[in-house]
Amino acid sequence: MEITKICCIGAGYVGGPTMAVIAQKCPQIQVTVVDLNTERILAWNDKNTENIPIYEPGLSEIVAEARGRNLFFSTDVEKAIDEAQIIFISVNTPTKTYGKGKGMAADLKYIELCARQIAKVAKGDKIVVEKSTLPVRTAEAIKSILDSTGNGVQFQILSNPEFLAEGTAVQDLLSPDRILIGGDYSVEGQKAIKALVDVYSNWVSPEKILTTNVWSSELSKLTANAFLAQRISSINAMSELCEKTGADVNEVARAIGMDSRIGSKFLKASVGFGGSCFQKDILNLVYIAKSYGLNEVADYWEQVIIMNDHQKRRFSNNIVQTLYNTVADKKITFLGWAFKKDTNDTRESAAIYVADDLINEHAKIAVFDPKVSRKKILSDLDYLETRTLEENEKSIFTSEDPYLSCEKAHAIAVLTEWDEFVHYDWQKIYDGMQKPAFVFDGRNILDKTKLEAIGFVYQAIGS
Ligand SMILES: NC(=O)C1=CN([C@@H]2O[C@H](COP(=O)(O)OP(=O)(O)OC[C@H]3O[C@@H](n4cnc5c(N)ncnc54)[C@H](O)[C@@H]3O)[C@@H](O)[C@H]2O)C=CC1
Ligand SMILES: O=C(O)[C@H]1O[C@H](OP(=O)(O)OP(=O)(O)OC[C@H]2O[C@@H](n3ccc(=O)[nH]c3=O)[C@H](O)[C@@H]2O)[C@H](O)[C@@H](O)[C@@H]1O
Repeated sequence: MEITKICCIGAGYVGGPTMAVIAQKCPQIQVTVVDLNTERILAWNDKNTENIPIYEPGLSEIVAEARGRNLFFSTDVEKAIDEAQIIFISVNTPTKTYGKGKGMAADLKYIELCARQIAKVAKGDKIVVEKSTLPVRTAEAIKSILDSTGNGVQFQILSNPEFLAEGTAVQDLLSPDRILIGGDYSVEGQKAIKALVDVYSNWVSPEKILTTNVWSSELSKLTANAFLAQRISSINAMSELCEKTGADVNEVARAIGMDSRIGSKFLKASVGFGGSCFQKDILNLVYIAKSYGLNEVADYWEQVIIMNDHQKRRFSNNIVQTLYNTVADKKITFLGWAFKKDTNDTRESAAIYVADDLINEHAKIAVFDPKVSRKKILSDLDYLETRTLEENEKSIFTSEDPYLSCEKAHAIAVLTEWDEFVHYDWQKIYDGMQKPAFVFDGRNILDKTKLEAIGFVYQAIGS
């Protein structure tokens, strides 16, 4: 089957970049990305591609090249579904905030809505691709909804999870470690798998395209995120032990990372992992394990989250303790609010939780992040519902100028590893601060020797 039209439901951090790269690499395919969020679609269509709603290095150039040629952003969901041969579902699958499985299970209401809309609109056979991260066996539910239309349309459901990381999304999409496609073993299923393999083959080499059954594919995505997050919690657990024993976690990470069986990536101790997915996907895994009565499996993975929460809290407690057990009315400057560098995404960022703890202690928080707005910072804090928006507004100060943000601060806390922080004029920052001037480096990016020579009291994670 020759694919000429693709549609993607959900123009978010995954749908937008993924489809932009498919459109760039497959000029013969028309790619339409649709979303209910009019504001988001307007931003994707902004004349100036620097204003697209998602900041990712290299993305605006790709959008500039393909948009209007074979890449389109629209709110007309039905038309796009009707025309497409392949429909990617790339909507959000957050943790449930109500009812059964509250705080653990994935909320599949957006997925179900998509399935129902496809069922309603489709007049011809379609391949429906799960791009969102989903609990194992969700494809079964989607298939059941689609097959109940009774209008004779044939649907094939594929699982094609996305492994891109934010901040490196374009690079990850252009040269992925692997593309995973799960499908049915039937003849029709195999045909559908081949159609999707052919799309990726436009730029990904065949040995990197892995095909499996649907359930393996769905579960592999949750497993990959669980393993990655588990490495961070493991090294963070060691960071606390390092602080007590005089060992240095960076040295320990280097030493173990040189063992080729362990590998050196994802061993960077930090204030704790954030991002929209690690916590949500592990909670989902824990919920699935519990629902099968596998309590030891559930407890094992839950510990990754418990350790991460501990690491965030430990960081804020340490700031309070070091500042003579009180931060009331003290100015603490946060360098960074995003959950990692090179993204404007702040979902589940450690900064939110550390700020919340410190505001509880009546601290005044000045935040500088090169890509995050005051509005976003306040809405992140507001989401926690710890206090009113007005109270948060009185505790959060923002400025476009990092030096101004640091002026008269009692302490600086590095929450995101933006490269520019390393290159600041730290002497100038020191001169403008209250003394003693403290730096709490939650990302271990600054030069301890240099900062101590200037006069800072410098504390890193795990040393
Ligand atoms: N953010 C990331 O780096 C990664 C995310 N994922 C997974 O991809 C999925 C999407 O994540 P993000 O792109 O980050 O979410 P997002 O929240 O940025 O985007 C989802 C979009 O879907 C839209 N939407 C929801 N229901 C809709 C409907 N019925 N019709 C049309 N549009 C609808 C929303 O308005 C939103 O713009 C999630 O399952 C996530 O776990 C997977 C890999 C990486
Ligand atoms: O499913 C998803 O959403 C994605 O989740 C992660 O990607 P992402 O969350 O964008 O970013 P990561 O680079 O994994 O970082 C996650 C968090 O862990 C932290 N981290 C990462 C690595 C490390 O060594 N130490 C550490 O503290 C980061 O600062 C960040 O807060 C995975 O890396 C992707 O493969 C996956 O597709």
